[in-house]
Amino acid sequence: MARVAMVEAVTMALAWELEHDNSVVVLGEDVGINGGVFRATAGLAQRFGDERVLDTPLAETMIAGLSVGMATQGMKPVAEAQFMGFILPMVDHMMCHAGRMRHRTRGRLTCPMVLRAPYGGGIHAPEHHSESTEALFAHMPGIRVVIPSSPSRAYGLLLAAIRDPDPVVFLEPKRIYRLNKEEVEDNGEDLPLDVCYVLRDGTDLTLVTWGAMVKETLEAADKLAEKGISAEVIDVATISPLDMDTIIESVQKTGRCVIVHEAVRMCGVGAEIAAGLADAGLYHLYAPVKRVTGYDSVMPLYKMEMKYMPSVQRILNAVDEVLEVS
Ligand SMILES: Cc1ncc(C[n+]2csc(CCOP(=O)(O)OP(=O)(O)O)c2C)c(N)n1
Repeated sequence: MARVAMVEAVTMALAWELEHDNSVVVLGEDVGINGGVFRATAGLAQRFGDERVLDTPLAETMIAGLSVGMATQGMKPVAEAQFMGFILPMVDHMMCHAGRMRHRTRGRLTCPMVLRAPYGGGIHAPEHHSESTEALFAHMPGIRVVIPSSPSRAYGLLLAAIRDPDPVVFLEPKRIYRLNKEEVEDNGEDLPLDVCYVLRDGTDLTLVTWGAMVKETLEAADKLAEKGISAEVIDVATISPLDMDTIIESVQKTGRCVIVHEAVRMCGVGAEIAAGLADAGLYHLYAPVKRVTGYDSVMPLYKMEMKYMPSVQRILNAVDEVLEVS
């Protein structure tokens, strides 16, 4: 078993699947010889050759279109967008073709492609390199949106995403690409999609989050534990389709909920979770659901970046508000 960082776990999963499934190809800008902008594909072209690991021109629309074409014809492309800010030209192919291929052809064709992109802030990159626009893809029927929060989950969820017969947008929180290492067994075992992961059991309130924000949320839970407050922590992991059952079950127990995400608040996935709780969990709530999110502004340049991102203190402030109500 190797101790690896999250970005290395991504490479391990890609290598495993390239090795064991001949229909898998990796493609994107500089993913070949160069090994990718964050080195997530390092060594793959050298090991599997340039017919399995393809360097493309700088043309995101083409990368997505090519992937849809390959996926409908029996291959399993894993495409990379260098940063999520450059994913927008791919949206047309994802929404108008990838997401509806199964429906359009009455199940005759599926679109087993994965679109990977590093996303989120906190690495002092310019604005459109730092955004969290996962809600855009969550709004598109027929597409899974998966976000890992640790090396082991990146390995298992990426394997599951590649094996899934439908398109998956796999968003990698780049702030935690190399934050810490974890033992990950390179055994090809995938993890279930479409389920939330309960990271910590608790009884006083539920903290719901995903991606890089799992770090701040667990730190907030530690601080609460020091004061004798027991927080259940849920990592959503698959943003769409959303496993509301796990979240509702937790809130039925705790009666209080704070949702933490890095994306802007307006129409964020937090709003969908809060609406789901209002719909099916309202009678179990002792206090209004609070959201701790990025602000409804363009992602600021790096000087102000950490003011935009939800901090442990902002999470604790929201927790105080939901605990105040008796
Ligand atoms: C639409 C878009 N996709 C990806 C990037 C990320 N990116 C920045 S520089 C670069 C390489 C550009 O290579 P080239 O056109 O050969 O110019 P060079 O800087 O090597 O002279 C890439 C892919 C970008 N800026 N815009």
